[in-house]
Amino acid sequence: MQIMQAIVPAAKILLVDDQASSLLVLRELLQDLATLYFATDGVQAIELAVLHRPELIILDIEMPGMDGLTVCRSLKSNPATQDIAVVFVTTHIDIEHEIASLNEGGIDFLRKPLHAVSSRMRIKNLLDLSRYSRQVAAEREWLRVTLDSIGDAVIATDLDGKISFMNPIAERMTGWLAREALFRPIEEVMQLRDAHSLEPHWNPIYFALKEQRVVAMALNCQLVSRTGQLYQVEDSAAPIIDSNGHCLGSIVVFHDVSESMALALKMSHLANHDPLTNLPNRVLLYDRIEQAIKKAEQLHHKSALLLIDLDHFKYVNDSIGHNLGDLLIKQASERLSSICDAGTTLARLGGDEFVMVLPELWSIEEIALFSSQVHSQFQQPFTLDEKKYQMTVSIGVSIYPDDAQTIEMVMRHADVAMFKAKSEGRNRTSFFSDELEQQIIYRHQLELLLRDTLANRQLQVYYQPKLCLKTGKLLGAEALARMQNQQGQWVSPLEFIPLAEETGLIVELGLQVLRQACQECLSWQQLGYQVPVSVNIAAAQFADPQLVQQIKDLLAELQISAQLLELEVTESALMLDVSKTQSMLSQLRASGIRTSIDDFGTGYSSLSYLKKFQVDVLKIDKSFVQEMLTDRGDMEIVKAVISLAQSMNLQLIAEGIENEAQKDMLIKLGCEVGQGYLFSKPLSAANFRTYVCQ
Ligand SMILES: Nc1nc2c(ncn2[C@@H]2O[C@H](COP(=O)(O)O[C@H]3[C@@H](O)[C@H](n4cnc5c(=O)[nH]c(N)nc54)O[C@@H]3COP(=O)(O)O)[C@@H](O)[C@H]2O)c(=O)[nH]1
Repeated sequence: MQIMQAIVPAAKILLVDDQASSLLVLRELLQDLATLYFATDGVQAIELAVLHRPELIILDIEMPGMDGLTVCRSLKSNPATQDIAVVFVTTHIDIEHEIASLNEGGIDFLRKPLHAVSSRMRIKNLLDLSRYSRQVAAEREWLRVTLDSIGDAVIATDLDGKISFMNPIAERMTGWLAREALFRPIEEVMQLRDAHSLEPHWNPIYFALKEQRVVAMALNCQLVSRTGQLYQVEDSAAPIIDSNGHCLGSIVVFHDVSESMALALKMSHLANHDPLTNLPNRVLLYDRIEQAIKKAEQLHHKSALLLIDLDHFKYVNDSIGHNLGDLLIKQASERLSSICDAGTTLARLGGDEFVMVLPELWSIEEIALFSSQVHSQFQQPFTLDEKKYQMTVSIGVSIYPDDAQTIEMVMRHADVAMFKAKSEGRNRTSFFSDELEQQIIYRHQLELLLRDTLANRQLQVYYQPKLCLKTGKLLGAEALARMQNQQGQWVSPLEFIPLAEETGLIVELGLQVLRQACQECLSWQQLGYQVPVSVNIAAAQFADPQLVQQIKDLLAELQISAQLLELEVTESALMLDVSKTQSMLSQLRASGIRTSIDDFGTGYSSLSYLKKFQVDVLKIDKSFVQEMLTDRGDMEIVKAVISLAQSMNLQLIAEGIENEAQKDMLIKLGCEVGQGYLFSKPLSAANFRTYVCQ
């Protein structure tokens, strides 16, 4: 490295002599070497010395008033002038005089009469010497200021590692003043340790000195200051090699990276964690699964992945609002965390999906036990805004290496198993199998078909007649959605309706059925028949506050009487948010639209709720009707529903009547309206029009 030359100004010499002739001689000798100043007595000499700070003063000893020795003493006692080199001029030649003048701080002396050549040469040499030492001093100062100005801490040592220099930042970080630290071993002043193990660390200068090369400090190094303060530091040490290749010592440069490390840690935490629950996110989860797989591979055991999904969270979230929904997710995450030990990873994938990775498993029973602990965490209701919400979870389990060999497969197969748990009624745990994977592929294709069908308005609506059981008179029709695949084959509503509910497509599907059914009802009216149409309304549609207005708008647009529309709602849909449903039902009722409870008997069937909801019709579920002649229990349920409807003054419809015996029994028990294959299967719009006109 080339150090910039420090700039040294032109030399100045002060000539002091009471004899003008001596001053003239000196001027002749020296005027081309420096800028000259002249004084003829001691007082003036001191004043000019202070004013001009010459490099050299040529001072006559024998002067009237203040002699040269006194002037020199005075100059040496003043810090402003003490560094000025003084050369005495004297007529004396004895050694005592010489010693006395050198004692006062003079660096040389010239004898009068002055010998021109030797005096000039001596003064020139002294000037060069002074210029050189000023140059060295200026360079030292420049180096000191430069090292002090460096934003990093700098410590230099000798060959034994003893401190020879410290800049102010090194002083601040170590807690040692440079003058206290001087000559102390570096490890005493710069105490380093490993941030994780807290074990002392070798100072890198020793490696730099030993190996004669630049050495970087190990990562995770901490500096412990004299007062115990900790700094995360990054540094490097280098030997100091002179131009002859000799090592003079070493230098270590270091800086505090605590803040940037903390920031980096925070950034890495944010990148790897879910902000709502602070649980690992998908990125970190994949890393943990990878580790679990590796470990299982090495130790020949199994690892399990549990995909946990809150049941019906979407409905709850839509009806309570996203803030409370978030709170619910947080509470759920806390309950799940409470059963995880240090080895178990609990992550949130987003929405209402959590994943648990159990890295060390020896038997399937362990998973069963663990999953039942998960379910039991949801036995107690969640309290949100002082209301209680009962939640359940569905769990899909995939096991490495039994079910899957890669991270993606483990995840995908847990998803398949979770889907199975959902489709089997939720609130349960399912394990993966190949057959399940085929189901999931089919489900995916079905979802695409359903989306296309809705987007292209290709959904069809069939109508099943509702009749008076005694007279056979047509009293109404139930609208039922129908969908065909690309090959023109019918897809059962038992497949696509649950899928529509899970994906949220049921809202659009429901609206399309409602519009088609009302348009068809209008066409029957135009043919001269007033046939009420009933339409199934799914739970998700009830969660939409716009529903009532949308229905009213549709009736107004088509100019259909509200009495011609009936809405069929299942018990479970009514129960999702009781007070909201209650208010929607009363608004619908107030506008003349009739409502019925579909599949009655299969759900809560609570008398108090029936009173609250104020519906018009109860539909006895076909499962009871179909078995009532062979199953005493089903017969009792049918009887109970009929007497409940009668006592509450509700209309009754029995569904799924397939034979005369069932019809006769229903009439005998007091149920007068019904539908079923005995009378007619659901008919296309065109066929139903023909049916109406018969
Ligand atoms: N939210 C909506 N749900 C709908 C809509 N369209 C249908 N669905 C629901 O899908 C489930 C299956 O419906 P589907 O296959 O249409 O079956 C209906 C009838 O075909 C069937 N039925 C009628 N009579 C008989 C019979 O004598 N025997 C027999 N085995 N089945 C019969 O019952 C279904 C009608 O059920 P329900 O609605 O409970 O009255 C079904 O749950 C539909 O509700 C839609 O547009 N929206």
